Amino acid sequence: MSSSSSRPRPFLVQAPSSFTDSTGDSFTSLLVAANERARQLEEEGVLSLALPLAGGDPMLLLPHLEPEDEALAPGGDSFRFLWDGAPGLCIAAAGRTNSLELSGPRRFELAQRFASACLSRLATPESGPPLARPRVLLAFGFFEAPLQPGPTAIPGVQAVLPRWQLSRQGQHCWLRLQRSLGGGVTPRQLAEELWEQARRLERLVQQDGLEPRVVSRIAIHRSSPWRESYRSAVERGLELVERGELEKVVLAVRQELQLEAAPHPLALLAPLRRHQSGSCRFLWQQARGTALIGASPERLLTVHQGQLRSDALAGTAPAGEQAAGLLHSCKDRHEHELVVDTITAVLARAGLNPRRPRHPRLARHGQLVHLHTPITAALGQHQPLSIAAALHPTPAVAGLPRREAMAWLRSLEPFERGHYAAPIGWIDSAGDADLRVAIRSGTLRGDRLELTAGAGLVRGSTVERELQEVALKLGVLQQQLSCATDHQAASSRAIV
Ligand SMILES: C=C(O[C@H]1C=CC=C(C(=O)O)[C@@H]1O)C(=O)O
Repeated sequence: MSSSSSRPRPFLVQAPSSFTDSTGDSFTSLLVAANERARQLEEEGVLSLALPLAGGDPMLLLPHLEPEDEALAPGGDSFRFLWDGAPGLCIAAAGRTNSLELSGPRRFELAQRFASACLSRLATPESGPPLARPRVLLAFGFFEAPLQPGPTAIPGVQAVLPRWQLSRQGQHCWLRLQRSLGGGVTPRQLAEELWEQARRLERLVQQDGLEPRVVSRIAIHRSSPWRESYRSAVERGLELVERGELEKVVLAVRQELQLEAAPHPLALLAPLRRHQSGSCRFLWQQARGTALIGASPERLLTVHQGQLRSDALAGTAPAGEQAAGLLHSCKDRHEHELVVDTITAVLARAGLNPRRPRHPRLARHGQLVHLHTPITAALGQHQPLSIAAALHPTPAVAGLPRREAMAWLRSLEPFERGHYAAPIGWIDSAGDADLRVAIRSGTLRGDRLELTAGAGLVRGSTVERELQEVALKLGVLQQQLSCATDHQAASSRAIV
């Protein structure tokens, strides 16, 4: 594609063949392309238009994609998504054009079908730069269905084709709008809406009117006790391991924090970009006031140009001198190898040819260090979500044998896992995908924050060490989310 200017051209599903850079001509081209594409669509199809933006940070622009007052208006949509892999890909999305929500054993297959159907009707995979491709956003539940139905129950899967998608990688930034045509919505309206939004966001960026959300320490008024109930669950889990009933089980704990005020979820996420730079930060918000947030160090799978990568991550130590000891700890190496072997076996059973380095490396994520082995394979003809279905949950978050371990989780953990340790991510129109494991995460419900963390038990684990590991993980989460107990908050204010 040749261009007289270094600014990327606006593109639709098929970019117009001639294009100049002046503002008027750009809009005209957008409109021509919108009309052309609309003619090819079925009557009530979804039109997907995209434009390059001069710049902008998706994390800062997310609240401006669909201003909150509009989201709350009748017919408004409060869906919000953030995927912050900076310095890699960042995506902000708002509103739903198509969505799917279901539970049951076929959830991965049906989510794949939904994504393929939505995306194939929008665009040919070759069109536009990869960064700008339309994506279906996905959040799974840990279990295929919640135990108790109810308004806060997390279904087996939620999949969303968003109305607005803003994506950025390096210096390149694209804004996409997708809406159903018909019912009075015309291609011209869409082109105008996208054009105006792009100019509005650019003005916001240029006027420097975007501030990172202020992150002052948020005091914790109360935190729920967890140690005693976790101790007895771990004792029970270790008995199962010692008896040989389970080879591994990853038991989690949930801590509920009552905060001094209801923070904005982005205010909690912003510091994680600094503290957890090697992770992928995420937000999944279905309704105002409730949001899943986290910084995942663990990739269930990434598919990029037909190459698949999955991360085995298990074995934990605090950053510092102890960390190197992980490589020599038989218990941690065993705990880790079970994950590597299982992922490798699952991929091989699916007919792939997985490769892995012989020895794990150390991966530092904030104050925690883990044993890490990347596993890669060519994806072949497989669909990303069929492989995800086979991989989830790995023994890094459930246990072995998988089915028995999962049954024990339901009886030993006195809470619903919901999104904790489940896949979250996206799939795009070319079949690239990224699904992270939603650990190092929490759910914000107004002024209550529920944190969940777990640790793997294998033969050789001790109750005290597992309690310490989980306390460390919870403490790091609190610290990174800028939460402090009243006592800590008072002293940090005094220092300021
Ligand atoms: C299940 C969690 O971590 C997993 C990932 C890395 C290390 C782990 C461990 O050492 O137990 C866990 O397998 C969690 O943090 O909630």
